[in-house]
Amino acid sequence: MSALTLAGVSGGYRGAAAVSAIDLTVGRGEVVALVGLNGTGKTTLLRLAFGMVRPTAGRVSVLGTPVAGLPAAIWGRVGYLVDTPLAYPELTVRENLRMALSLHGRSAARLDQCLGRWRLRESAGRRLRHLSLGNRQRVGLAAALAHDPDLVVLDEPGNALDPAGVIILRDELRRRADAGAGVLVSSHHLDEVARVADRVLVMNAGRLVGALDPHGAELERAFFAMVRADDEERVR
Ligand SMILES: Nc1ncnc2c1ncn2[C@@H]1O[C@H](COP(=O)(O)OP(=O)(O)OP(=O)(O)O)[C@@H](O)[C@H]1O
Repeated sequence: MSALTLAGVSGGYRGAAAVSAIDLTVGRGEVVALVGLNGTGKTTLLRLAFGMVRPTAGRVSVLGTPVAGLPAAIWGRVGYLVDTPLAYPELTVRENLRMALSLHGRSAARLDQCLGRWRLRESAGRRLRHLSLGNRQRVGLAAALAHDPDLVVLDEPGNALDPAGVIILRDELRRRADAGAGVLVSSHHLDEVARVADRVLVMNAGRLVGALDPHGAELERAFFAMVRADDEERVR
């Protein structure tokens, strides 16, 4: 059973399809990265996966169950950060993480472990709104992953993180995948995704146009060649 499957999914905004005919499977135990230029539809694809934008065509299943009417028990096995983080500015870091755990039916016993993993112990008592952007992003990611989800979907998770945060993120994604979760992340940073992804999918003009070998040489060159070839194909 896959962690996430999109079959023939299209959708967008105000009747215009921002994303078309997406076939995508994220297996258990793998990290899949979605890369593409600004405005190519990465965020929209992730929104479509969870019904935040309603698909005009196609089917989505999450952990083997159709996403429409997904039972709470399955939602509880999903961790995502797309658009707004599951975090409140007026609460402290500790309170935010305790709430994220409790919303997913987990005890606060792992709160300390979570603060430690994300190196947030020193800021545990501070209100979120007083933290730097990068530390707020750490809290958002920690909240999304605190309950050890079986499906992880993150939009540009490396945004605003410092190099230490990027390393923690990478380790946490790998840890989830090694524990059998499926992980889907969008990113602009090819070198960053190459370090963590098992597969790199390229998006252009609202469609998936190919895959890159994350361990291949000249990833950047291969990426631009793929995008250019697709652009040329489309104007023909
Ligand atoms: N809320 C919205 N309402 C209308 N159009 C939108 C909305 N969000 C995105 N779009 C449009 O949909 C298209 C795809 O945008 P999307 O944000 O999915 O791209 P992206 O690949 O995530 O871009 P970026 O890398 O810049 O974050 C763009 O043309 C964008 O202008």
